[in-house]
Order: sequence, then structure tokens, then C-alpha cells
Amino acid sequence: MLTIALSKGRILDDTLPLLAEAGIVPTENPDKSRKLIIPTTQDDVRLLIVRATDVPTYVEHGAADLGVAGKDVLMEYTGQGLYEPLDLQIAQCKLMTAGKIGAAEPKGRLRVATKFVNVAKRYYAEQGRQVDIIKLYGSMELAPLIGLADKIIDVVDTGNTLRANGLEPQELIATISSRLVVNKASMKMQHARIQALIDTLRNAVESRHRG
Ligand SMILES: Nc1ncnc2c1ncn2[C@@H]1O[C@H](COP(=O)(O)OP(=O)(O)OP(=O)(O)O)[C@@H](O)[C@H]1O
Ligand SMILES: O=P(O)(O)OC[C@H]1O[C@H](OP(=O)(O)OP(=O)(O)O)[C@H](O)[C@@H]1O
Repeated sequence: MLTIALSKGRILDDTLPLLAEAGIVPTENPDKSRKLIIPTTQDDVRLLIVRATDVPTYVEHGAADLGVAGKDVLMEYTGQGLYEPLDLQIAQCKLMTAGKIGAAEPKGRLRVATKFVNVAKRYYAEQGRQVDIIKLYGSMELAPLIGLADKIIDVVDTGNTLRANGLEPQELIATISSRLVVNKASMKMQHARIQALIDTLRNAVESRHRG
């Protein structure tokens, strides 16, 4: 059995067409179903529906052989190691700092609200900048508006969410897309099969981007 961990929403929506190229099609619509284990048209392949931030955990521990996770999630993850053999070039966005439009830099320690605490610590440590990191689980854009923080670190795509809240994108931390991740033991034990799937997915990604 090959088990693939995916999160509902944009990752699922953008990964299903790529899996279809490999002949892997869910037997029921994962967006509609309340099932968390979804069989596919290949008897020995199943999908696990998990939270986006949990994908690396399932794959690292071997509960899933493969998964699809945003680079932002992988940068934040502190586990012991996963293979990351393929950039699927889906769910593309940018990890950025943002603050109130026109706001001056604070004199003292910078207060940064984010769900990407580890990324934030690394980013400001590299700059030798002292910061207080405030962990949030969502609605980050609210923090500068309400005076909880000076800046946020979040993913930005169109910039609409920032603009709607009077914030502006500032520094680029990383360009983000979703990656195929593979459990290290699975990669050894089921090498031929997983490598064949990686090759098929790579071809699907490349042909899509050739136009
Ligand atoms: N607006 C966006 N445009 C493009 N890609 C995005 C956008 N927001 C997030 N992403 C990327 O898609 C991935 C999955 O995002 P999604 O919104 O499905 O889950 P999440 O909100 O991060 O997680 P959860 O719902 O579990 O809290 C993110 O890790 C990121 O890489
Ligand atoms: O720059 P934008 O295009 O506004 O995208 C950025 C927003 O997208 C993400 O949220 P969410 O997953 O809720 O995005 P969604 O609204 O597209 O679902 C992220 O947390 C930002 O709030």
C-alpha cells in the first residue's frame, strides 16, 4: 500500500490533476466526503486527508509514505528529515514581512506576530536583530492594526488580504510552492515504485509548465 497525505483546499485541488496523470484518482470526492482515508482507483494507493501543517509529521513517522506540503510549512517544521524530491510548482506564494502602510520602524525591539515562529527566529537572527515573536494561529493581519505587533510574517499571493487591512508587504523571506515529500524508509523499501511515481509527477509538472 502507498499512502499519500494531502490537505484539503488548494493543495488537494492542485495535486489531484497531477496524480491523475499517474492514474491515481480518488474513488470519492475528498472535498465533499467526511472520510479521512480515501481509496483511489489504484487498489494499493490511498489518500490521507490531514491538516496542511501536519503533512510533514505523517510522512516523517511513516504514517504516510508521501505527502504534499507548502515550502512555508517545511521551513517551519522541526522534524528529523524527509526527502523533498520534487517541486510541484503549485500553491505558489511568497513568505513576507508586512506592516501598516507608512508606519515608521519602532525604536525598541520589534514585535512580530506570526504562525511561522521558527522561520521568524531564524530570519531575524541572521540579521542580528532583537525581536519579540508573538505566536498566532491565524488572522495575523489583525495584529498590527490592534497594536499587538509591529509586523507580521505570513504568506502573500495577490496582496489583497494585506491591502484590505491597511497593510503593505515589506521584505521577501522566501518564494513558496508546494513540494512532494517522501518518508526516508519508504524511499528505500519501495524505491522503484516511488521513483516511478516521482518521475511521472515530474513529467506532469514539466509538461504543464511548457504550456
Ligand atoms: N493565498 C495563497 N495563494 C497561494 N498559495 C497559498 C496561499 N495561502 C497559502 N498558500 C500555500 O498553500 C499551502 C496550504 O494552504 P492552506 O490555506 O490550504 O492551508 P493553511 O491555511 O496553511 O493550513 P490550515 O488550514 O491547516 O491552517 C500553504 O502552506 C502555502 O504554501
Ligand atoms: O495575498 P492574498 O492573495 O490575499 O493571499 C494571502 C492570504 O492567503 C492565506 O490565507 P487563506 O488560506 O485563507 O487564503 P484564501 O483566502 O485564498 O483561502 C494567507 O494566510 C493570507 O491571509
